[in-house]
Amino acid sequence: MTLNIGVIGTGAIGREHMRRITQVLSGARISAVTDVNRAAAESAIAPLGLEAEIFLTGPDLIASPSVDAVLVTSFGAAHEPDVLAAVKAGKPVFCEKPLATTAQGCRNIVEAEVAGGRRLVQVGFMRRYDAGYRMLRKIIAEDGIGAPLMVHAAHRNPGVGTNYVTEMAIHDTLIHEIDVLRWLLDDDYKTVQVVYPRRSPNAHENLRDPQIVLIETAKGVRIDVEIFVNCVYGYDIQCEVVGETGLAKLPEPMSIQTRSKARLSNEILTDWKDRFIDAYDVELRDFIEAASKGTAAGPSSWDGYAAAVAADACVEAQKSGQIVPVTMPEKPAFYNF
Ligand SMILES: NC(=O)c1ccc[n+]([C@@H]2O[C@H](COP(=O)([O-])OP(=O)(O)OC[C@H]3O[C@@H](n4cnc5c(N)ncnc54)[C@H](O)[C@@H]3O)[C@@H](O)[C@H]2O)c1
Ligand SMILES: O[C@H]1[C@H](O)[C@@H](O)[C@H](O)[C@@H](O)[C@H]1O
Repeated sequence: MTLNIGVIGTGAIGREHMRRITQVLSGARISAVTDVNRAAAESAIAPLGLEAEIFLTGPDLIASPSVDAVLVTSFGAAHEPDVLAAVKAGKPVFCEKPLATTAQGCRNIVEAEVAGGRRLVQVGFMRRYDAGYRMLRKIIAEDGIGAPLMVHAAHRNPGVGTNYVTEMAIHDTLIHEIDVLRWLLDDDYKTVQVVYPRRSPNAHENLRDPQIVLIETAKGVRIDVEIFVNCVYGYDIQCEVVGETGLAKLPEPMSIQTRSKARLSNEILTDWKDRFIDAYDVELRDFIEAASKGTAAGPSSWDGYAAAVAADACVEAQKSGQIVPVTMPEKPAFYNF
C-alpha cells in the first residue's frame, strides 16, 4: 500500500521532505499540498512532477479522503491548530520542530492525542536519528565513559535573516539541543540560565547573538550550550560529554582532507540540509512505516512538550538573567513506550 501524504507548508524543509518522499524513500507519495502562499505550493510540486492537489487551508487538506497522513512544515507558530486537526481526524502527523511555540500549545496536542487513545504524532527532532548522536548515546548507555558529569555543546549557523529575533535562539535553534541532550543523557532538566557574551557585530540590531545557555539536569549534570547564529564560517554542531572516567565527542561530518597550496584542510558544511541529510531520511522512513500502520513512532508529542517546557524557562531566563527552575509535570503512562 502507498501512503498518501499531505504537506502543510511548502517552504525550505517542506520541499526537502517532499523531495525525499518522492525521490529517496519508498512506500509513500505526496497526494496533497497547501501553503498560505499558493505560489509556493505550485512551485514546490512542479519540479518534482507531482500530481498533488493544492488545498486552500490545512484543515481542508487534513479532511480530504486523498490524505492518509500529514506533514506539518509551516512556520512554528502555525503548527498547533493543524496538528490538533490531524489528531482529531485520527490521521498520523509528522510535525517539524517546534511542536508548538509554547508549552501550553504542546500540552493541548498531548491531551488530544491521549483522549484519542492512539499514538499519532511524531516530532521532527531528527538528531535522534543521526548516526553520530546514536553512537554517543550508546557509549553513554553502555557505561563507556562512566556517568556523565558535564556536556559542552555548540550550535552555530553561518547567518540568519532579520526576522530571526532573540527568542528564536531558544524556540527555533536551542530546541534541538534541549531535545537531543535530554534523550542522550536519559535525564530531565532542573534549572536554566542564559548569559550573553559580547555581541557579534554581524547580528542585526534586534538580536542578541551569541548566547550561552547553562542547564542543570535532575541528575546534576551541568550543560553549557553556545548558540551562535551569525558565526559566518559554517554550520557547525558540536557536542562533548565528559563522564567520570572518559570523554565522548560527536564525530565531525565526513569530509575529504586536502593538501594543496601549502595547506592541509577539510571543508566545513554551511547548510543544515546537508549536515543532517541522512537523519532526515531515516526519521521520515520511520514515519512512513508507522503511519502506514495508522500510528506514529520516534520523538513523541510528550517529547515536544518536554522540550517546550524547558524552552519557555529559557526564554524567561533570557529576559530576567536569573536561574529559572524547569517544572515538568509527570509523564502520562500513555507515553511509556
Ligand atoms: N529539523 C530541522 O532541522 C529544521 C530545519 C529547517 C526548518 N525546520 C522547521 O520547519 C518549519 C518550517 O521552516 P522552513 O525553514 O521550511 O520555513 P520557510 O519559511 O522556508 O517555510 C514555511 C512555509 O510555510 C508556509 N506557511 C506558514 N504558515 C502556514 C499555514 N498556516 N498554512 C500553510 N502554510 C503556511 C509559508 O508560506 C512558507 O512557505 C519551522 O518550524 C522550522 O523550525 C526544521
Ligand atoms: O538554527 C537553525 C537550526 O540549526 C536548523 O537545524 C533548523 O532547525 C532551523 O530552523 C534553525 O533556524
